[in-house]
Amino acid sequence: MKTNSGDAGGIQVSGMQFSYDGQPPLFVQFDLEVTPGSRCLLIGANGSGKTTLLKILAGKHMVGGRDVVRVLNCSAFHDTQLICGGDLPTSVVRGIKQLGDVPLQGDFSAEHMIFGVEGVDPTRREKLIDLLDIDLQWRMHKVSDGQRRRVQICMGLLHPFKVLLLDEITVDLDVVTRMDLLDFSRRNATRGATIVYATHIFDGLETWATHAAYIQDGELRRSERSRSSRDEGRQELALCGRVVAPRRDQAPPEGRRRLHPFRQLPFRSSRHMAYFR
Ligand SMILES: Nc1ncnc2c1ncn2[C@@H]1O[C@H](COP(=O)(O)OP(=O)(O)OP(=O)(O)O)[C@@H](O)[C@H]1O
Repeated sequence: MKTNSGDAGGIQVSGMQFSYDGQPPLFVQFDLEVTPGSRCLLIGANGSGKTTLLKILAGKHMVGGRDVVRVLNCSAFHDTQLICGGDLPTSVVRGIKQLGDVPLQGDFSAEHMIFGVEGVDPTRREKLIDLLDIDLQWRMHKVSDGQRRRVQICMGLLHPFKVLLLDEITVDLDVVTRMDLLDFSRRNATRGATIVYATHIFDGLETWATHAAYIQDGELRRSERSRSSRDEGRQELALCGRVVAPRRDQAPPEGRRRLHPFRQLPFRSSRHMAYFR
């Protein structure tokens, strides 16, 4: 998943180290390159670090120097125009687990939320409202989690993006809406836009994704380009699983957290492989 030298944009992470306060290192010398125009699946077991990586890419955590985490040729944390400026549109649509949904639960309508976003193309807005089947009269403190999620996703996609970070956005959506949404993200991406999507649900993603990156215990274990056809895409994801699974038994690198004794037993089932059955 290398970026050609001179490419403007994409995502580059090199030699990243990160740990939460008082915790063992989550990432040690982590490298990742996502080429501009890619749609990259971020795959990994619970707790492998997907959400944390997306937060870092979104500039939520300061990591190392200016060159460690680069998004659209800017430092993800230091260059505030990535999030605040209109010239480098980065959109982050996060799942229910981090967002907490508190900002969307007041007594105001979906219309108030959606039409409160300025500088939006009305056609794009209409398309999203229609696609997500949003009733503009919904009161945000009375709707279901899935309905609240729809409004949240709509707001995240109102503006065109060059980088879109998706974290399990589809958990509350029905399958048809999920596919429509992924199709929207592909069709309405500006030229060269990069999408990173962390998910555990692979159905329908074989042809959507152009790349897959597998994280295990805070390390990038496999990064693959997908083929264009559906069957080849499946094989690619399966290959990704086969390659990373045997590494489960390898000793962790120096400085990494110690495995719990149970995790070293030979008969322990592999949650990682379960994704590819
Ligand atoms: N705010 C925090 N403080 C301390 N540790 C954290 C914090 N957030 C996450 N962690 C830990 O970091 C590790 C990675 O968490 P993360 O949420 O990035 O994993 P994930 O791959 O997104 O998991 P899941 O698939 O369950 O969403 C976990 O062990 C988690 O307990």
